[in-house]
Amino acid sequence: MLQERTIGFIGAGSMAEAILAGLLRQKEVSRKQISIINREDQERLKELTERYRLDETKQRIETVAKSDIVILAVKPKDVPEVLQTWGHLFSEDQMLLSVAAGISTSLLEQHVAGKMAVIRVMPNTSCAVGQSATAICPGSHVSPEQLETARLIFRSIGSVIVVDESLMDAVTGLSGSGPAYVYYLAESLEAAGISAGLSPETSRALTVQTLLGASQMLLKTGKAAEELRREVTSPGGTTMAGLEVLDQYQLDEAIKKAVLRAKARSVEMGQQIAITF
Ligand SMILES: NC(=O)C1=CN([C@@H]2O[C@H](COP(=O)(O)OP(=O)(O)OC[C@H]3O[C@@H](n4cnc5c(N)ncnc54)[C@H](O)[C@@H]3O)[C@@H](O)[C@H]2O)C=CC1
Ligand SMILES: O=C(O)[C@@H]1CCC=N1
Repeated sequence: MLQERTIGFIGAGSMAEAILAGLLRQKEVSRKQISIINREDQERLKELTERYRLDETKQRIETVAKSDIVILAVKPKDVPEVLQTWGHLFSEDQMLLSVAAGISTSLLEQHVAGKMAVIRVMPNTSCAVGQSATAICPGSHVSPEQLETARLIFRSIGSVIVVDESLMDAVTGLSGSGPAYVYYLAESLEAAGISAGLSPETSRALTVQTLLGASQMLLKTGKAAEELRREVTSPGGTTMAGLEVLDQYQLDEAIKKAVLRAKARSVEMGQQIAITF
């Protein structure tokens, strides 16, 4: 289905690149279907053009805005300017997929043509390696076929769930921001390994494989995280000693607060943008 569609990216930042890289890597679309623009940073656009061998002649807003599928990948604060400047170029036979955190479909719908289909998407940067955990929610004018197209795009770069829009801020706090929490953990583990006497290379290699192995165990065994944790923890052993320290520092509470704060920030960002729109 995607083979026939053109895809235009507005914004050439890290999220656009992650999606683009994933789509091309999965061979879901070919380079000639893609167009992309960026604002002032033309060096960045040049870099992506060269890296993904994109067609330079298509890097015009007129081409991007007329794509069958427009992916809005600018920072939330830049969404009003984009839609106020270019929204009039869209038409009802296109779809707008917005990855902007916090921005509701109803707000987007107010600034695009007629009953254009708008879908809010929350992927994460792991889409660059085909492993995004993406949630999507349809706006008011999305047909089942259009939702399926959006699902297909993001399915090619990881897993996709369709959720009610009321859950999108929670998704943003958990899986949108989530890779950063895991990298934070990885940084901490690597540094800890070095403190324990390992070389940086050895510490990194063991950290990466430990995270990968644990994720695969969660995925492939289907067991609850708690059960898997118990299997590692021998009574009176090393793991128990380590976990007792994490409990002393209330790591579980810190993680819960982080996710809830990120969720609240998504709500705040949406409210701030709604005021300026
Ligand atoms: N980075 C992440 O992990 C995730 C980001 N998001 C969302 O993706 C969106 C983009 O985030 P990033 O890629 O991290 O930001 P970024 O700052 O790396 O990229 C945004 C790009 O948009 C360009 N831009 C700004 N205004 C523009 C305009 N008027 N016309 C054309 N281009 C314009 C900027 O020059 C910049 O290159 C944000 O709304 C964010 O909430 C969603 C999920 C995960
Ligand atoms: O930090 C942010 O605002 C974006 C949204 C989710 C991940 N990164």
